[in-house]
Amino acid sequence: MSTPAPSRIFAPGLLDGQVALVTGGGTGLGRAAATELAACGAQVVIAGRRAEVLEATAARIGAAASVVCGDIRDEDDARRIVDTALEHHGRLDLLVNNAGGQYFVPAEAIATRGWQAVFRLNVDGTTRMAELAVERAMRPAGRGTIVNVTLSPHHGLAGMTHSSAARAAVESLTAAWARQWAADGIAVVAIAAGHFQTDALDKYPEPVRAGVARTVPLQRLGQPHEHGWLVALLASPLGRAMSGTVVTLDGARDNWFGPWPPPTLTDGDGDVPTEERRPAATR
Ligand SMILES: CCC/C=C/C(=O)SCCNC(=O)CCNC(=O)[C@H](O)C(C)(C)COP(=O)([O-])OP(=O)([O-])OC[C@H]1O[C@@H](n2cnc3c(N)ncnc32)[C@H](O)[C@@H]1OP(=O)([O-])[O-]
Ligand SMILES: NC(=O)C1=CN([C@@H]2O[C@H](COP(=O)(O)OP(=O)(O)OC[C@H]3O[C@@H](n4cnc5c(N)ncnc54)[C@H](OP(=O)(O)O)[C@@H]3O)[C@@H](O)[C@H]2O)C=CC1
Repeated sequence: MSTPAPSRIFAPGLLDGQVALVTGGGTGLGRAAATELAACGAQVVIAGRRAEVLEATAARIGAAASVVCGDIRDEDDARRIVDTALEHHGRLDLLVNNAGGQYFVPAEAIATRGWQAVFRLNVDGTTRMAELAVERAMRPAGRGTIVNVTLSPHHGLAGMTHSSAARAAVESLTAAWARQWAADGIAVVAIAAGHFQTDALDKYPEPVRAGVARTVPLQRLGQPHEHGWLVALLASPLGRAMSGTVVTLDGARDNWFGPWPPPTLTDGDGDVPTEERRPAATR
């Protein structure tokens, strides 16, 4: 098995000796996070439901990676995932709660079972993994960092309303856990990811895929390795100082309502009107 190529941006050995568990680490953003963590010197355990996907990613990363199969929605599986990481390495410094997702649907068409499915994965699964990591590994060791992956924009992502609501819950939990577990030496942060170029986008309807990059002021999708860099930064000592915060990584997508000037504001020449000044005597 090979050793991972060193990080392109972080000091060699930044995370030497650390052990990270990345849920959903076999694909997309999770794979990029696991790859960068390994490049910074960490041992990484990647978890998910599909063995073949995990094995392929572990083979790409090299000797620093190991796999554990399981479903974070299942209590026994979740416990086994955390325990396998502990048994293998004797410690757990970082949990990346990356496994998550939703299906694209207008808000008014979300069935109760669909709403529950999205919450069961994103809120319940994330909570279960965080609590197990704290109880079984981080609190006994008196240290640890948890990174929760959530979703930007924050003003309600049309077509993913159930997921926007679920990720808002996770961001609120992030702040609460950061306070609750600070005395145990545990930091909790969230990354609100914007729109990233991963294979997961293939499942969305064609008009969504075709238009998604144009909804980002940067006019391009995020690259998975950029997300990996942020995860590694938050795993570094700086991440501890950021406990309780949500870092948005979205090319300015958050709170962006379209290009300037909006067509409804311009006159026939495309100019934006300027407010009249008050008369000099009243200034
Ligand atoms: C655009 C850029 C932004 C990208 C952001 C990303 O996150 S990219 C990353 C993206 N990556 C991911 O999203 C990966 C993870 N995502 C998943 O595993 C699934 O999307 C999940 C979260 C729904 C969980 O699945 P599960 O196995 O628990 O669910 P299940 O199959 O058993 O269904 C339960 C109920 O949900 C409903 N329903 C479900 N699908 C549809 C649909 N297409 N249509 C309509 N409804 C649907 C339905 O009500 C169903 O009940 P029914 O009708 O059977 O009585
Ligand atoms: N790509 C993007 O633009 C954005 C992504 N995100 C979020 O980032 C995260 C990663 O996204 P991305 O890599 O693009 O998408 P993927 O669909 O590739 O990632 C989801 C990962 O989670 C795993 N997973 C799903 N359900 C479970 C489960 N019940 N138990 C264990 N593992 C599970 C999947 O593996 P398996 O199916 O084998 O279990 C997969 O590896 C997700 O939370 C996503 O919602 C947020 C904003 C934007």
